[in-house]
Amino acid sequence: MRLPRLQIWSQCRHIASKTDVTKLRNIGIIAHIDAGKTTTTERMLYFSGKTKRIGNVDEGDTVTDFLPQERSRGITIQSAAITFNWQNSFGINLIDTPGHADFTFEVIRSLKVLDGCVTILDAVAGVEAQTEKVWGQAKGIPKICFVNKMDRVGAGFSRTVKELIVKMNTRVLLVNIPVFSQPTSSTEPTFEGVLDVVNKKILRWTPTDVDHVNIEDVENNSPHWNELARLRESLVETLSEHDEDLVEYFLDTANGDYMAVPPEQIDRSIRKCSLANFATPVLCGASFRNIGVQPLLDAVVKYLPSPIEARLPEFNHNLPVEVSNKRGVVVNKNHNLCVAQAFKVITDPIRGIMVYVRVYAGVLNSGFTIFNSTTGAKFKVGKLVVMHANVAEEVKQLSSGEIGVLTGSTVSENVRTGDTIIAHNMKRDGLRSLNKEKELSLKINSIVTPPPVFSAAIEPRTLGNRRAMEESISALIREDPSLRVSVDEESGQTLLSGMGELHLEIAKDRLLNELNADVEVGKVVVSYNETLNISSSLQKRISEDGYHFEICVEPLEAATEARNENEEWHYLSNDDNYLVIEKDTNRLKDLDWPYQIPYDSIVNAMLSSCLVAFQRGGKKAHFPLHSCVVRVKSDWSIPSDLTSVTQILKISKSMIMEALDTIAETDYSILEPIMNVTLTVKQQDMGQVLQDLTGACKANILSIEDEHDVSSEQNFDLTFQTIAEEQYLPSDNTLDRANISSGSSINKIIKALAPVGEMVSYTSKLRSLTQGRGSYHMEYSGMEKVTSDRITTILENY
Ligand SMILES: Nc1nc2c(ncn2[C@@H]2O[C@H](COP(=O)(O)OP(=O)(O)OP(=O)(O)O)[C@@H](O)[C@H]2O)c(=O)[nH]1
Repeated sequence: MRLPRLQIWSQCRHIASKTDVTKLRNIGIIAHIDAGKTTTTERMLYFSGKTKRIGNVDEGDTVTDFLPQERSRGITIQSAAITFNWQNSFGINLIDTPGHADFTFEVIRSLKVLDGCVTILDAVAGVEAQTEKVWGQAKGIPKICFVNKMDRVGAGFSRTVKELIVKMNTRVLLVNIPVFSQPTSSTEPTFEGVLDVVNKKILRWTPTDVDHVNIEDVENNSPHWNELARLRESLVETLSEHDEDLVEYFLDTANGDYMAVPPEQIDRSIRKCSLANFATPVLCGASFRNIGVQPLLDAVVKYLPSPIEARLPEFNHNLPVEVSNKRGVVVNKNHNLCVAQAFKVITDPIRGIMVYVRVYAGVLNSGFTIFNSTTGAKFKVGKLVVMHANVAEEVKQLSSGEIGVLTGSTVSENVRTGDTIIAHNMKRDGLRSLNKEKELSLKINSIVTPPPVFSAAIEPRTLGNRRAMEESISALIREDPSLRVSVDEESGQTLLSGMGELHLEIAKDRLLNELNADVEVGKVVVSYNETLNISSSLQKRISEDGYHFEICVEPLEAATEARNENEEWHYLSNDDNYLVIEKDTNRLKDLDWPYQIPYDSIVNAMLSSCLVAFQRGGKKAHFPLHSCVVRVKSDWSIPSDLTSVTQILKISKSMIMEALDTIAETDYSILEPIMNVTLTVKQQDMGQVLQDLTGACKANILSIEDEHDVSSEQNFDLTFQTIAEEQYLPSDNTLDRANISSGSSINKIIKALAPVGEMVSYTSKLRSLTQGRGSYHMEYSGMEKVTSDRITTILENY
């Protein structure tokens, strides 16, 4: 049977489900690097009719990896959002996320606005380190798993599913399992399709015609009947643990016959279990061979939530939230209130700054005045577009649940990643009709950026180029807030910091080749920090205007231990610094605040002072301060005629600096980033690798395990070990072949903690230690004080 591709590109207009939010799916594709996310996305676009030809990662011509750096390196660097239709009635907004740990921030910000995820697993590698990480980050979001690369020798569907259960602590619902061709005396079995457990069918794809799928019913005389019966029994039993309706149907209508439960009933039940995060539907395929992608798309619309079934973001106010099929999400019972969040900013060479937003409630209209409740900026929005990777389609409005893009000159200075946007649904300039205290100050909790671990100095080639350099760096940071820039006050040197070597390498590439900045970029060095061992002495001040307050600076540890409910903690930056305000019990309630300067503005001024003072750095080597707290006490007797926030900023900044100066150099410590490293190496290379890790890399080895051995899984939950043992799984025949042909060359997984400074250029080191057979993955674990014997070496090399 030739499966129809649903529409062709030119007909494929913006979301099919304009009026029906229940037919909308906002999903992300997440996984470890190289699992096949982009390859799968490319097939989804083709089979949905969105594209006319299939692009390939290895040829650098996929739709979603459109940056030159992505195409040349064959990896995803930034999340790409694309909109397409499925089954003629469902609209899918899909975000293909990067797998490399250096781009974790891209994944985090995408997950903020997604309602469901497709997790791609490599059937040979199993559940890999970054998959575990992103799975954790996607906690609470319903997920489907796709066991990809079933065509590869060594693929193990059941082994991978078992790992999934134990490592992710989830029950599984096997929607389909792999089907192989019958081996002959001269041919090995090859992966050719799937056994659809729900619909009791076998689907076989035709290698020579990607659109052609052979579909046959599994009858009770079929060789697959017994297998299907066991799988159905297992599926219905798992579903029954959560779904009372299914139990009732199974006993009363199906008369206890697992094969008699109709597919619609099972689908409904899988959806229920998936939305409740009770279990994960699992499918398989080989995207590269175009196998299994259409059933995966069916599963996306059948088993993942619509925006009104998805979890809602956390708001700063506790307002009533209602959902309806017609209006989507309604906040504060106000049908005219639109609430959206910006989650990504890009600079397009033709369209300029583009801000991706997810509309949670109401309708966002082009040309309307909107309010950024995070920054207080009010501005008129330009055109709204929906993106099809790098192709834009203009739309008049974006409704509750939709993802789209704000364009126009006003957005560049007024919206950043993470900001909340408020608008009136109906009136072009209707902000004044919204409630000031509750609606206009409504904020969705922002996206926290992880700390940078590497930096590189950037210098303009000529002095006259400094301004252009600064503009290029701001453009880069606007797009990627996980990059940071700082200027050393003494030397005037500009430092660009990022999440890893690759992250900075890509930033440098973009700076030089995309933004044409005429700059020189220095070598990549570790982003060290400093912290305090003791608290500063107390600074007391009464300003010229009579504003009185006290300040001291403390190590975070001490402040956390002494924390009490009369303190207001404000998170300052990804360096784990805080501003703590001791609340005067007599302080007037916000609503009765009698002063001209609002309380929030005072706090913001103080936050800015803290940032500047902490960035100036410690006394050991001027590294920025980390894990520090500025504690403020005030009687809030502000002169009623005081209107200047700048005055407050100036005083608080000088007081924090003075407080820091009271601490002796010996009471500052240097902190270094420590990385969680996971290595996959062959048994024969393990000795050399371990020697290097514990010697040159100063690593602390946490565990050594056989790959795919889940029995020693560190965080294992006994319940899920038992579930994994009891789960019916078919035998892995390609795995058997792989074991026979490759003997006993089992991979070992080494987990270790290592200072990032010792892991610089580790990719090439590991390549030479293992003759290219090893791989590793590393992510930020935390900051640690540097031991005194290493301080001299660090300072010498810096
Ligand atoms: N044999 C086989 N190879 C595949 C399959 N799917 C993907 N690949 C290959 O795996 C490699 C990685 O594929 P990608 O689609 O770039 O993987 P990714 O997860 O998007 O990678 P990042 O975004 O960089 O993390 C490419 O060489 C693909 O051709 C498959 O089903 N079978």
